[in-house]
Order: sequence, then C-alpha cells, then structure tokens
Amino acid sequence: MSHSRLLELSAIISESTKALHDHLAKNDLPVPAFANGTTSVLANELSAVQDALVDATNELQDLLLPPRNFLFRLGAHNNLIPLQAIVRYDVPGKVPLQGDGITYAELASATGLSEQLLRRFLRYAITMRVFAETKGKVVHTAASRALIDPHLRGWLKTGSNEMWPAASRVVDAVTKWPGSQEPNETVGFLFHTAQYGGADFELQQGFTLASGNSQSIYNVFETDPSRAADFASTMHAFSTTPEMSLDHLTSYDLWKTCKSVVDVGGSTGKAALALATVHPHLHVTVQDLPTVIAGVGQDIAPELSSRVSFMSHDFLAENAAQPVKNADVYLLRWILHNWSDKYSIRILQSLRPALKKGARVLIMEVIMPEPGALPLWKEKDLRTMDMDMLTLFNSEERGLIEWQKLIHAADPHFRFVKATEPVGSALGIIEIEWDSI
Ligand SMILES: C[S@@+](CC[C@H](N)C(=O)[O-])C[C@H]1O[C@@H](n2cnc3c(N)ncnc32)[C@H](O)[C@@H]1O
Repeated sequence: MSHSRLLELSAIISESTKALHDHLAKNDLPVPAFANGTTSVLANELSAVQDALVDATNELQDLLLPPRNFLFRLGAHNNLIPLQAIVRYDVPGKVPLQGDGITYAELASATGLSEQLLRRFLRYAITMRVFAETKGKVVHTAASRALIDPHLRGWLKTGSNEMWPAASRVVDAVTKWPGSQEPNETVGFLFHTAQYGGADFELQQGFTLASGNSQSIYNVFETDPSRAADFASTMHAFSTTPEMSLDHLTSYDLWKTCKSVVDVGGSTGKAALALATVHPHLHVTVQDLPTVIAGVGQDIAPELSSRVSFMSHDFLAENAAQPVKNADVYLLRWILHNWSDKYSIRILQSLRPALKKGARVLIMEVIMPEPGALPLWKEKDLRTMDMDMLTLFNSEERGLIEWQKLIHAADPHFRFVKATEPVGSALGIIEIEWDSI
C-alpha cells in the first residue's frame, strides 16, 4: 500500500461528509445520531455518498488496527450473547423512548435479570452502540430503538436462537459430508429438525427426506408456532425492504406482452397479486406446498379474484411435472437459492413438459457480484446470505456465470435471454426462453 492511501481515504471521508452534511442541511433533514435513536436511514439519492463513507471509514479503521486486534474483532463470536439477551428479555420495549432513560435497577426488575448481569450484557452491547448510558441511566440508540419493531426483533431471535448454533457446526457438516448437495446433510436441517433446546444435537445423518425432498424448515417450523412466528418475522424483515419491493418485479418489461403467468413457489401470493394489480390483463396461478396454500386467497379483492388462483404443487415430488401447461411465463422468485444445483436442475426440468416454444422462465434471485464490484459493505451483506444458504440448505447464492451453467445443465433448450438488475433491487431477473417444440 502506498503512503498516500491514508491521504486518499481522508480526502474521500472529508469530501463525502461535506456532501452529506450539505444535503441534510439544505433539505432540513436530521443528522444521523446514536443518542436517543435519531434515524440514520439515508434517502436513496445519498447512497453513493453513504457507500463511499462507510467503505472508506471501515478501510481506515481496518488499516489502523494491529492484525491481532483486527482478528479479535472479527472473531468476536460472543457479540450475539448480549443481543440474544436483549431480545429474549425484551429490553428495547422496557427502555423509555423519551426522557432521560431508566436505571439498571429499574430495568433489572422489569426484565427479571439480576442487575449485575443486566449491566454486563448492556455494557457490552453499548460498545456496539446498541443502547447508550448517560449519567448511569440506559437510553436508546438508533439500533436499540429499531428493535422495538417486532419483525426486526423476530429476525434477531431467529438469528441468535437458530442460526447462531447452526452456524457453529457448518464446518463440521462440510467436513463430514464433503461436496454434498443434500439439504438433509447440513447442520441447519439437522438443527431445525432436532428437538428445540439448543445446539446439543448430534451431527448425524439421521434423515431420509420425505416425499421427494419437499421437507424443509418451512414444514418443520409448522410444528412450533413460536419459532415459526420468529422465522416469519425474519422473512418479513427481509422481504419488506425497498430492495425487495415487488415494484422491481412488476416494472419488468416482459409483462406487457404476455397474458398467463405461473408463480412457482409463490407462497401466499403477494407477487401474484402485485402483478395482477399493476397489469390488469394478466392471469396468475400461484403454486406452493399444500400447507402454505391451504386457506390462502379467501380474502382477495373481487377485481383480482378472477385473475389470481392458487393450487398446491410440490415441485420436487416424485415425477413432479408442471401441471399448468402452455403459460407464457413461469416465475421462480427467490426459490432456487434455497436449493443446490442438483435440486435446482430438477426444479427447472420439472417445468419442461408444460413449456410451449417461446415460453419464458424468469428467475428472480440475487446475482452475486464479482469481488470488488460493489461497495464492500454491501458485498459483505450478500456473502452473509450465501453463508446462510450453506448453513440451512446446502445451497448457495450464485453469480451470473453459475446461473448460466445451471440453466444450461438443466436443458440446452433453455436459452439464456438476458439478466437485468433493476436499480435499487436486491434481486436480479434472469430471463430464459424455451427454445424447443
Ligand atoms: C424464499 S420463499 C419465496 C416465496 C416467494 N416466491 C417470494 O418471492 O417471496 C420459498 C418458497 O418456496 C416454497 N417451497 C419450498 N419447497 C417447495 C416445494 N417442494 N414445492 C413448492 N414450493 C416449495 C416455500 O413454501 C416458500 O413459499
């Protein structure tokens, strides 16, 4: 590294901070602050400045820490201890949103934790800027206040109760089952099917997947409503961000020229309803597992009910062939990243008997960037998702070349048309044409 890198970083930080400050001042917007939870959500038009600042300040810190301290920070597995305690004892809901805060003694009595233990948990969390302490009292920061949102709290519960213990055994699982593509040979699967109660399950191959591998955490959670609710919150927290907005789907250019769509693994029909609302000429069939589809669609607005229908279909059942023939488009949104190549190929192949020449298959998924193509903090978020897919499903987030290989492996008659990454969308759209009779 040249000596001037420090000065380059300092210039980026100085110029970007000034641009940010001027924008906020000119538009009379609040300045991001930790104290008492002032919002730090920046508008879209500031994202380039935000990217520059977050990456440059991180790089500067990373350069200045001695490698040993740097590694200690990276390997701080116990960051999740106070965070798990905070959500389990609902500390965010017990700290006043206004005023000068709450004493540790008051908070201890509200949570049932001892004052000494609560103080230890919170003082660690405070070093991560989750809560702050002023004059001996606990007050909110932006991050602790965000945890009042039940969905974000559910996400942190799933993260600390389910994903954390599972993550600790991922390397054991890949060592035990090298190269496996089986969803039941992941620690995530074993964990989710083990008796709830912590990470004391045995790492063993104790399962034969029922009905053509359709068993998944979606099914397993159905037997445990509280875990299911936290997981549903996690999915809600992920899927309601602007990056996951269905506008990125409905604004795709293909819809104007087609009439019939099958939303494969379409869950409770949110994407289908959005498509049918924005494009009044479209008819959409939603398919998902029977347990997901049961009872769905009763309360659809009358103007949509004739154009959105629901059917159960297990895309991995024995000899599963797509039952809706000759649709114009088959949509797979956020499906294949849950499955290894072996099963993703099977899911794509199961469409073939239904496809007419020229039919389109749309795969809406993360398209992993090449290293360095995105701001590092955003790339890291995506690589986090990739690790989650490995943990839970033995699957992966794929880059464009991997998507193209997968599609070709499913059938050379699947012709790659284009990949589009709508501005501001977490998911890209890969368009494939069925090029056979
Ligand atoms: C990550 S969700 C995506 C849902 C929806 N497409 C969306 O974009 O929000 C994956 C969906 O696949 C469904 N699924 C899982 N295994 C399935 C199977 N074997 N057959 C049909 N659907 C399945 C799940 O029930 C779930 O609704």
